[in-house]
Amino acid sequence: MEVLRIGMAAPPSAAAAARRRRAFFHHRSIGCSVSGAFVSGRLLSMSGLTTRPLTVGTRAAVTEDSVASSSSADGYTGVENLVIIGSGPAGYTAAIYAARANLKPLVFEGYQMGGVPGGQLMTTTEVENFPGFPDGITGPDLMDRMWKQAERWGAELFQEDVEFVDLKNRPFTIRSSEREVKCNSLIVATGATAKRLRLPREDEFWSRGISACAICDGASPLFKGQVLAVVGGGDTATEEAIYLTKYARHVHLLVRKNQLRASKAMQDRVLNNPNITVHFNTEAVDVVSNTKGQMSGILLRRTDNGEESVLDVKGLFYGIGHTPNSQLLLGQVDLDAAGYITVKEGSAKTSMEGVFAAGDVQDHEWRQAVTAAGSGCIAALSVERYLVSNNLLIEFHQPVHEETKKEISDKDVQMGFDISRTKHKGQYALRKLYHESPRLVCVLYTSPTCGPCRTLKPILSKVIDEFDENVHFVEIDIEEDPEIAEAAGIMGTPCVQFFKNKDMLRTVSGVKMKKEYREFIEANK
Ligand SMILES: Cc1cc2nc3c(=O)[nH]c(=O)nc-3n(C[C@H](O)[C@H](O)[C@H](O)COP(=O)(O)OP(=O)(O)OC[C@H]3O[C@@H](n4cnc5c(N)ncnc54)[C@H](O)[C@@H]3O)c2cc1C
Repeated sequence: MEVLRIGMAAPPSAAAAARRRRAFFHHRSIGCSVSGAFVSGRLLSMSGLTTRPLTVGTRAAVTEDSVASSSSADGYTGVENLVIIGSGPAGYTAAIYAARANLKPLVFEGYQMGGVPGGQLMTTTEVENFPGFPDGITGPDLMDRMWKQAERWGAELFQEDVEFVDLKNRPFTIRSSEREVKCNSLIVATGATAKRLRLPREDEFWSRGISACAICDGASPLFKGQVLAVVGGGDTATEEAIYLTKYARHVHLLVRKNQLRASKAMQDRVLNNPNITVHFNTEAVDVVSNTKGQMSGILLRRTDNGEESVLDVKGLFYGIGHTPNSQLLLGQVDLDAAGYITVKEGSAKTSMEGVFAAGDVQDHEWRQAVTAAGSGCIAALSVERYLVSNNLLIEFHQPVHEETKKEISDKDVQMGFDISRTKHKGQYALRKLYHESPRLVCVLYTSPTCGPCRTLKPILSKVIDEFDENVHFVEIDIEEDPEIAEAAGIMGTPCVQFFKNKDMLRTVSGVKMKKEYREFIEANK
């Protein structure tokens, strides 16, 4: 258990502020990286396609703790029309189309296995080429909008990883970390995951110097003002290198080949940036550390002559491409040699009837948000045709519900601190709670451009609601409150710390399973 001291701020003066900065936390050793009723009751209206009378029935909402496969006495068969796995542009677009077609799709958004809910764009800043946004939009904002649109039209969404699928027996079985469902059709939109280098000391320095997400971790005190390196020669690596120049003193780009693979525009931006040095024919061999065990450099090897040298850097970012998230389907649908799902040309159809694929998991060539979204649309329309032609479709009509969501706003901060409230924001609240709260205090460190932070916030918020008066929650934006983040040793976001009676009990980096936070709070409340 680690003792941290958070000093209460006296009247704000420069000296007091400096004192306060020193006194927030003394030492630490933390690393972090990265419903309702549905009625079906009319004939299908798709012209030219087989129709059948539909059962009129209500179905209980699939709750987080229930299994969706139960039959109901009033007609619902317990078999979903459609399950969608994945919540990138492909999965959400498929969900929007299928929901609008009254299929009531059930979406497993994922959690950790193949990236965060919202997919790869949650790890980027500006998306400037998605149609409809002439001024650009951040990746997380774009994905938030897609998610809202899918939800608005009645898709049921679960932030859970699918762990098993049985496509050999019909209806198909889909099992996630928390439930099992049966379905008549499936869209796989699981995208792709960032590759790792597997350096000998990679695990030791993962989140303590090595990161796969510059956008998430670049602003952290560990990397700010430091010399950093990025590995890779494609668009991801060049984008990461350029992004890191916002925070780093200098960035080295390590490229195995003698040229960059990135688009011409990105090459120009990198090669003309005085804050980036490109090292061609160079590969990272391992991490080098100093006597304090901190990362101090990288052992490099020339790929042309084998010469080795050490480059002094405090951080290493991976930008080396992706692996398709198709492991679930191994042996059940056809994959190509690289693991991409093979689809019949110009369609979303896989080798298994009723199973469709969309987005990067089936596309090694274009890999763009808009192409992923387009293929999600094709997949959803194909599913509708498939269900109708096989006489399997049950239509759901859902009343539109407007949910009021409790958000922490800046107003909460300005309106003054109230210890009786459970949720707070900002360093003032953290200091007050640290000193005065008898409850367990859960601190979430976020940064504005961090996509995974947006994933974690509602998850943690729900868990906090379960314990309400036994816990306090504080959100700290590390860009707004850099000094407290530095004092707490926050190296990347999202990061969660738990305090009780001025003791720091635990640090949890990244996005973890809901039950991990729940169990810890239960044991320490
Ligand atoms: C840094 C970066 C910047 C980019 N910038 C742009 C850009 O500016 N413009 C552009 O057009 N494209 C951009 N791209 C590419 C774009 O992000 C991808 O092409 C697009 O996100 C692919 O969408 P997708 O839906 O196929 O998959 P992804 O976005 O990869 O989403 C896959 C989803 O599947 C989920 N998943 C995986 N496994 C499981 C499982 N077992 N159970 C449940 N869920 C699972 C994941 O959680 C995730 O939600 C960028 C990519 C990166 C990495």
